[in-house]
Amino acid sequence: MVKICCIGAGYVGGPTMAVIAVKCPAIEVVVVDISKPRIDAWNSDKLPIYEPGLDEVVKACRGKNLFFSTDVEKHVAEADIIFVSVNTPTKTRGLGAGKAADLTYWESAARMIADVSKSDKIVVEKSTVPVKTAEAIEKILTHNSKGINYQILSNPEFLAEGTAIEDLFKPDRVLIGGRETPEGRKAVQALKEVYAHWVPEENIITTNLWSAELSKLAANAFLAQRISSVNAMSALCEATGANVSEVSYAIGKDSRIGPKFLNASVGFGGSCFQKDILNLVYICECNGLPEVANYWKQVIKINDYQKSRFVNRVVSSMFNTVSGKKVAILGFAFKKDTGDTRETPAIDVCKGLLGDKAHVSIYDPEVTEDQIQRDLAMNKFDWDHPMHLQPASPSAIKQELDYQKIFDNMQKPAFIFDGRNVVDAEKLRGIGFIVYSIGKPLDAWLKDMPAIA
Ligand SMILES: NC(=O)c1ccc[n+]([C@@H]2O[C@H](COP(=O)([O-])OP(=O)(O)OC[C@H]3O[C@@H](n4cnc5c(N)ncnc54)[C@H](O)[C@@H]3O)[C@@H](O)[C@H]2O)c1
Ligand SMILES: O=c1ccn([C@@H]2O[C@H](COP(=O)(O)OP(=O)(O)O[C@H]3O[C@H](CO)[C@@H](O)[C@H](O)[C@H]3O)[C@@H](O)[C@H]2O)c(=O)[nH]1
Repeated sequence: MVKICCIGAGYVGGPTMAVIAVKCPAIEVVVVDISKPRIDAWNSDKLPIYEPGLDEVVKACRGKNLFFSTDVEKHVAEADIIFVSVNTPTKTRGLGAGKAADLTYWESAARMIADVSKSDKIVVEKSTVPVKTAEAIEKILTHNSKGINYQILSNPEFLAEGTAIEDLFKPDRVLIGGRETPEGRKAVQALKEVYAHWVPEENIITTNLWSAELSKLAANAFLAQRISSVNAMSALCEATGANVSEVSYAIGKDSRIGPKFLNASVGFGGSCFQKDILNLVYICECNGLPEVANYWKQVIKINDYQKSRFVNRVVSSMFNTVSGKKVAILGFAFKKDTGDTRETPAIDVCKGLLGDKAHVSIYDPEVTEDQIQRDLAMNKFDWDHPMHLQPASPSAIKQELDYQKIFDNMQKPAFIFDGRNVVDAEKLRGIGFIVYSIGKPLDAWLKDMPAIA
């Protein structure tokens, strides 16, 4: 029986391994983590993360061929294939602080593999890492190898949170990079066989190591760049009376552009886009490519601009001050169908409003109050280190909002600011609200307010 061990039981390690286990009953999969509360939660009825469909997949194979354990060394020693899916956050201090990926957790995992291994291993980079990381990992492993043969593969993960199970069941592609040697090709083939249990062969792409590592950063940079492009257009739409949804639809009909990832928003969030672009920028700078670095930096700049533009719009609409005003924030996670708050634009919006002394009440059915308090107290980039445990799986409370009742109870004029273009603006205007929708023609009230900073 092939044995797989995954180091890191997070948003990637947990769902990815659960899907491998459910699709490959003949493979034993053990997910290990240094965080005992996380492993306890994976072994309980209340999983540590919320993902539609995840409970069912875990229940179908946990205790059969899927296990969660804190006994990291034992399971690493026994495994044939080791996935490393630990955090690779942005460095908070030292060389490259605020940009470079912090490989502390990766390095300590690699050293531990070298310490405990007694048989040949395939080590798979599942975490998103800077291009050329495999070379560093190879050095750590081979310098401590005791005659053991290690093959390093890059197998970046492309799942999006909120649709992780769907994405894992039907990935657009699986990417495997390896050394172009006979041993390297054999290792690539072994991992390919795991995925071939459910992914059509033509969707499994194999490349050299560096192409695979770089493709992950490139994919996130391209996706985020689309959002920043449409968000930049949303500002121009508001200034001109164009409607960003109509513009997105019209340009997305061009098959060369395509319709996805063109929704204007208050800005992209999540643990990946900003971190990976900053990492890309740093790599470009280190390779003497300042023009390329500056090009990608702009994607983050527009995202920051969009978040502050939203806050400025709220404040300027309400007579240039929200001091003492009660503002309800509906939704705090970085997107729907997740409880993950890492880099959520809601943090910037709330901090912006709190900075102007607003009284902010925040509600998200998937996020605990405790988590929100911690997020608003935390420094930039501190959120993605293992000490910071993510919220427990929430009780999925569903609520229907009665906007008429809300309106009746509000001070007038009553405002709604929609950072996701999800409300029915016309209906709400019918009730009497002044509604701001990103990138849409402005209400007369908003037009008359001073230009946003
Ligand atoms: N979240 C996503 O949607 C997503 C998607 C694709 C790729 N990625 C990448 O995957 C990696 C993991 O992301 P995540 O969101 O799952 O992070 P996460 O914080 O949810 O999980 C990482 C886990 O690794 C554990 N860990 C850290 N060091 C360890 C060690 N030495 N030994 C054992 N366990 C250790 C932590 O305790 C934590 O539980 C990152 O590189 C990220 O960029 C994330
Ligand atoms: O048209 C869009 C699409 C997304 N977003 C926002 O962009 C952010 C990221 O969304 P999404 O990409 O769906 O979720 P992630 O879980 O961050 O997934 C991204 O990051 C992962 C981690 O690297 C990759 O694996 C995925 O392929 C990549 O989509 C969220 O705040 C969304 O609200 C928009 O504002 N407009």
